[in-house]
Amino acid sequence: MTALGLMGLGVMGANLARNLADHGVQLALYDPAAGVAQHLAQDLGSAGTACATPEALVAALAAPRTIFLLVPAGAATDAAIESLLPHLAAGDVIIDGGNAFYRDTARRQAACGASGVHFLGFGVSGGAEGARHGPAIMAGGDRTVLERLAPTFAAIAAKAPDGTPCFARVGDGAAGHFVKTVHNGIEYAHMQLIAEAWQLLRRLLRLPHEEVRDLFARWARGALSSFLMECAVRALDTMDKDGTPLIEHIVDTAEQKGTGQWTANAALEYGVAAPSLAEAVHARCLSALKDMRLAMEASVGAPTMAFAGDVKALVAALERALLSANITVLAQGFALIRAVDAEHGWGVDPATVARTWRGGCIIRSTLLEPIAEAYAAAPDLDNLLRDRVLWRRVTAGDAEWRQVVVTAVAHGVPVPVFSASLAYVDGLRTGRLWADMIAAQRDIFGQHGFARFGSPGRHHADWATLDLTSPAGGS
Ligand SMILES: NC(=O)C1=CN([C@@H]2O[C@H](COP(=O)(O)OP(=O)(O)OC[C@H]3O[C@@H](n4cnc5c(N)ncnc54)[C@H](OP(=O)(O)O)[C@@H]3O)[C@@H](O)[C@H]2O)C=CC1
Ligand SMILES: O=C(CO)[C@H](O)[C@H](O)COP(=O)(O)O
Repeated sequence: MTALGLMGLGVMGANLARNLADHGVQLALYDPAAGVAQHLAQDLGSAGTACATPEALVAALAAPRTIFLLVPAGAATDAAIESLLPHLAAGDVIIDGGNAFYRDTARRQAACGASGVHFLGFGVSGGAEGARHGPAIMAGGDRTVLERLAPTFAAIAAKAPDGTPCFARVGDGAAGHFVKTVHNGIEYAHMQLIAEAWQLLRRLLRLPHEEVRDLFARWARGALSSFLMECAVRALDTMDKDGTPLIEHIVDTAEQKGTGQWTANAALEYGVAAPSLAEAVHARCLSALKDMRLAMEASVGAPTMAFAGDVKALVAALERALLSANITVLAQGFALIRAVDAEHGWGVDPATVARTWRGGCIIRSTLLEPIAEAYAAAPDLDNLLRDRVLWRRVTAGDAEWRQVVVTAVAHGVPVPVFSASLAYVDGLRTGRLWADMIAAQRDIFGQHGFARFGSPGRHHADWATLDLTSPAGGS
């Protein structure tokens, strides 16, 4: 196996180092914090060598060198690259394993390329546990370089249920980091759906904690089986020191580091409808307004939340609705990947992405297998909801999904991702939407023109005038 330099030995770097060492990779280690590299090297025994400076890290490796960065995205990544570049030679490789913004990756590829240094962007998912025992890795960049490195990374990656490593070159250029960004956008929406279900079960239906815990555990073993569902069960299983559920002590504000927002920004920039992914970001922003929410509730009151309907029926509906909404979120994520890939020409194969997400990553679930099959059978599929198998699974819970959204809205419980996802599906399956009225208004106030059935080209109308001061309010 190739010897590797690891730079940035925090949560991800240290755990990946242990994983790599387990697979026989000799490591040179560097971290700016005093003692961190030495401490880890001691733990790794003969597999790790601590280096005091970036220059020493480079010197510890044989050419062509490969250095894997696990540092915070943004300025820290630029600083790490700048500290390495003067010591590297043509043919060396820098891999950025952080959650980088894909345009930064493209810029860094160009800058490193000027010195003949290859720069690869790896989307790494799985958190601390994944890094230690098997992450999913979405690699982007030069095919030849990646072919050389693939055995090492395939060895440390998670294995899908069929034993395939969850490591793949997903495309050229910045494809790896873009695919990871969308992975995180999907992660936000799937997490939000679970949180909305939790809110309905616990705070609308007022089910006891243990009952919700058992329900989530049952869901986690069935069609909703996913890593995030398992996380939710773990969250409900954990008690505080006083024996009460820890979740009841956690402040209801969700932080975010930016990848969800990048996903929503990309959807807006490229004109891709991804309302569930955007709403999940908005939901976190709204959650952060804790003081304002408390003040508003104190002054105007929270919506009434008493539920007098059939609890059992709503619980069953929620399970079906979660499955339908989860698939819809994935459909939006894949549509976004396809659209942005088409612009950049990275050559992303959606089936490969789906296969890579089957294990190790945060959004791994049993849904990825049928998605991979759908794209393998029809690589040009323009939307996953057009696959018959997936469409049947989405619409099997159609009535239940509506019941969940209607009930939530009627009781004043916000379910932004359940409702945005349903509106997306309803919009997609409606041949004639409301946009005729938008087109008319645009032409009236801005002479922007409109398309007309049966008559090609742009049209303008001699719109009616209006006198709202007249009793009839007409023209
Ligand atoms: N944590 C997670 O679950 C996941 C994180 N990621 C991504 O992986 C990357 C690393 O994350 P994580 O391990 O959690 O972050 P941590 O903050 O735990 O670790 C980052 C490490 O990088 C070091 N560092 C900072 N600047 C430099 C530099 N110029 N040169 C070398 N090392 C430097 C830091 O040192 P110091 O503390 O002294 O500044 C720190 O030890 C991030 O981009 C993150 O978004 C991806 C998937 C999952
Ligand atoms: O990349 C990840 C998982 O895939 C990281 O855990 C990331 O930090 C999650 O995003 P955020 O902090 O914004 O919730």
